[in-house]
Amino acid sequence: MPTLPPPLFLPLPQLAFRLSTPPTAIMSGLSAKLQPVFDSIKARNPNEPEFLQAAEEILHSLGPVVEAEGGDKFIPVTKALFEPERVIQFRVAWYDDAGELQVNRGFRVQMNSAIGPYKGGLRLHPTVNLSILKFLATEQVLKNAVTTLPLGGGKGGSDFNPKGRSEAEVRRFCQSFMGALARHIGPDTDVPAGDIGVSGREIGYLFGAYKRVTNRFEGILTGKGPTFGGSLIRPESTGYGVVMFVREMLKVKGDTLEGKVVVISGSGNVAQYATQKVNALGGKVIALSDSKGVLVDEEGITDKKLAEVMDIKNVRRTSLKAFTEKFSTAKWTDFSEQYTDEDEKSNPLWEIKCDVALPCATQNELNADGARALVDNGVSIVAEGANMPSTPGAIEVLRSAKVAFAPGKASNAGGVATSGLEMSQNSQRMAWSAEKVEEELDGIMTRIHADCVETAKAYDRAGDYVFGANVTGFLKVAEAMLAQGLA
Ligand SMILES: NC(=O)C1=CN([C@@H]2O[C@H](COP(=O)(O)OP(=O)(O)OC[C@H]3O[C@@H](n4cnc5c(N)ncnc54)[C@H](O)[C@@H]3O)[C@@H](O)[C@H]2O)C=CC1
Ligand SMILES: O=C(O)CCC(=O)C(=O)O
Repeated sequence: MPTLPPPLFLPLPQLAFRLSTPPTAIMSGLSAKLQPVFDSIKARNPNEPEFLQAAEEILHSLGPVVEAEGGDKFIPVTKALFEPERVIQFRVAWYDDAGELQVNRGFRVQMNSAIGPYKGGLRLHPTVNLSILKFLATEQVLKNAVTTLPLGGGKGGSDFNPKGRSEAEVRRFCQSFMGALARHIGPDTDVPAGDIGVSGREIGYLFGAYKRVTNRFEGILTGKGPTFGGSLIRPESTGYGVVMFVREMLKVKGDTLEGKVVVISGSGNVAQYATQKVNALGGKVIALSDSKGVLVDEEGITDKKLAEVMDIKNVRRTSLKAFTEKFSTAKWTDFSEQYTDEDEKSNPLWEIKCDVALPCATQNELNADGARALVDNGVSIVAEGANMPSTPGAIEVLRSAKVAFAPGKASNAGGVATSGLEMSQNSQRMAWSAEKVEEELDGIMTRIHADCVETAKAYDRAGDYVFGANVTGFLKVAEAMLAQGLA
């Protein structure tokens, strides 16, 4: 068995002690004690819809916590939790291949350091703005807490679009970005990593730039190459972790992944390694997607076919449509829109009949209609590989239909957990074997699942993984914030 950190912050008897008053229903409105908190968050952040969506979902779960005996002490915590400790915004100026100056906007949201240094990825995508980064940073705070590792939460990135940019342009952008960010991070202060648009290539350029600026070789980024301090299994860990979490969800139902049909959105880092792990556990992935369309292969995306997906996405960096040139078993359908909203249409991907659906692309990609299509086709598990890919409407549909639903802050926590393991290896100046890291990751995902289940049960919310993850993460962060005096 893997060696794991000591059990979670709150033994269950303490959770049960708080249950002297009955819990309120979460989706029927916020607790009266938390409504003013949310009103004030809304008033201060009027143009940040994604951030407000994440905050409201978390506050919904906290009703029973603040209403239980002694729960009033958590109200000030909820007031502080949604205000970042620090937001850094900076100019990223760089020269393109034509010698033209390009100017992007860079950000780092240092959200919460109550339980450890800020930790969370960097996203490079034209849609990046403060609303998106604050929602991601907020999710990260609770996610990092449920891993049981000592990691605070943060997120950053830029509105730079890497698509269509040359290798040299990406490198110059990364050097300029880190030139501005370097003074704000450090191995015990803030340790960024990858997210959408940031893979091992960008992390390498960022690491090189940090060294040049500071003259220090230290663990200020995770997801590094294995020759300069990166942990084995970090690239695989988010996707593997999602599937390990699904394995635990199926165990609760007395079932396994053997023979299950799986649909996965996206075809980037998380989607690729989720596919690999589904294959390893005997399931069959029949669909993937990207921002251009949907790829369906009813015969399954085997490891051999996955190698082609990886080549298309990680080496050739083009649309998944190219897959059909090599495999005639596959069909491609172009998208006409982006499907990242609670709009009327749903992404056609969710109309494909499956047992397990894993949204692994981006926020709000699964809406209520999409969830209804999944339910009508008999889906039994939906687990988020992406951050907040399901809209509130989708979650409500899945909850009403009693579909087991895992929120990203639990099911995709394997990535940041393995980043935590990379930090440990860097501090020890050691490199662990792939087997050891994967064993630790497996143990952590199993523990996160068990903690979510136990917390939900303790509050009479058995089977509600959203509640379990939010409350587990919140209580750990809240106890630390209170102990440190809040202000
Ligand atoms: N990389 C990591 O370790 C972790 C990533 N995540 C989350 O997982 C999600 C995916 O991240 P990565 O795989 O790392 O990024 P990536 O950049 O490797 O891949 C992103 C994928 O999403 C697709 N995509 C983007 N926008 C889309 C849209 N509008 N419609 C359909 N597809 C779209 C892209 O085509 C690509 O296949 C993000 O939500 C990220 O925040 C969560 C935990 C850890
Ligand atoms: O590994 C990390 O630090 C970042 C992972 C991340 O960005 C996420 O969990 O969303």
